Amino acid sequence: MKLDGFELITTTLPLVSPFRTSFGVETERGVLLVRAVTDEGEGWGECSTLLDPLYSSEYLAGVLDVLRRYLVPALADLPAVEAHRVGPALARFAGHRMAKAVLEMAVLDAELRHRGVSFGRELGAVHDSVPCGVSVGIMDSVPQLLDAVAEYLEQGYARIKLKIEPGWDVEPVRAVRERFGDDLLLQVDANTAYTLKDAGQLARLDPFGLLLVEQPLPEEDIRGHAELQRRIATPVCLDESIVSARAAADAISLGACQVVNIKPGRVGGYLEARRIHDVCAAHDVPVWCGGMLESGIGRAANLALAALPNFTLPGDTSASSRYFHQDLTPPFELVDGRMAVPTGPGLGVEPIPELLAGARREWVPVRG
Ligand SMILES: CSCC[C@@H](NC(=O)CCC(=O)O)C(=O)O
Ligand SMILES: [Mg+2]
Repeated sequence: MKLDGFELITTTLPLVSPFRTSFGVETERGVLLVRAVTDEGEGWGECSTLLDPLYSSEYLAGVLDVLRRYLVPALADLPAVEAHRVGPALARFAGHRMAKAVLEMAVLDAELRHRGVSFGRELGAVHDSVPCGVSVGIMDSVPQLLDAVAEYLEQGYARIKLKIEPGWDVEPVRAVRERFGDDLLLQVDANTAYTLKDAGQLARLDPFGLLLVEQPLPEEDIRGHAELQRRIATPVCLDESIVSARAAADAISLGACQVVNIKPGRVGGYLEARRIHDVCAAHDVPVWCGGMLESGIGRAANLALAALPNFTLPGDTSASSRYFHQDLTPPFELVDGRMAVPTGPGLGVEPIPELLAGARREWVPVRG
């Protein structure tokens, strides 16, 4: 099989409701799908990056630039269309993990479709379905939050994650706990909004039996997270900080986290995501699969990853309807709080062609 090039497909999906985090409000998802074209078939990838460099330093226009000028041409001499060769071929370029991840994902899908092997089978899935959690944004009021949580619980979600920031933390958590009881699986995500000076405020979350507090401090403050963990009872989970298996090993050995949120795009791809899973398992650190408002393409791959044995906490892979009026693939739907892991070759799903009719398409050959 020979790699001819990649089609970069960008489109926009409006969100069913604004999604507010400590770093901004998302009202639409700028989607970048990448179609790997080989002489014997194709494969699909979805890039995690947001439109703007707010969650991480990557952003959509920058990814398009680095793909067309550096990363795609660097695959010209790939000896075979095999995903494990993509990372090493791109290693000489610093950073740009989400851009690298989408190429590896598309090549992996092409390779697996050709071999007739599913993502789940290739990655080492041990479950046919996974429990689904849901991420709930910062709201205008506590009553509005409680209504949203009630609706998600009615839909069957197995776990609630609340976005928090200074000024919106203890009060919403207390209200949710009081309204829905102590058995609700509940966690929070600060997206780096606090500093170590806020340790006292974060310790006020301890009485509410949270599963974890996700990324309370800035991405690079590993020592700060270790000190914070010494001052609060709630387990610290890292997201933005964990950019590789090495970063996971360092954070765990420094006591900076007791749980890890794995996002394949953030770490450079599904193969590194599996390595992080393995490192965490070796340290008895549970992991769960995070989300980046993916379309069904990314959801399919994340469900496969979330079925690996050390993904013991519900992740953020929710139903398509959580974010989109219409997904780019047939919708992913919750059944009794769970979703099935796709079983077809590769991702097991493809975009619905007519839904990409208005998309911007750019062909980037591997050989100029
Ligand atoms: C636009 S916010 C994206 C990053 C955020 N993701 C979520 O909260 C889950 C989003 C999803 O359900 O896909 C996180 O920091 O974990
Ligand atoms: Mg997070």
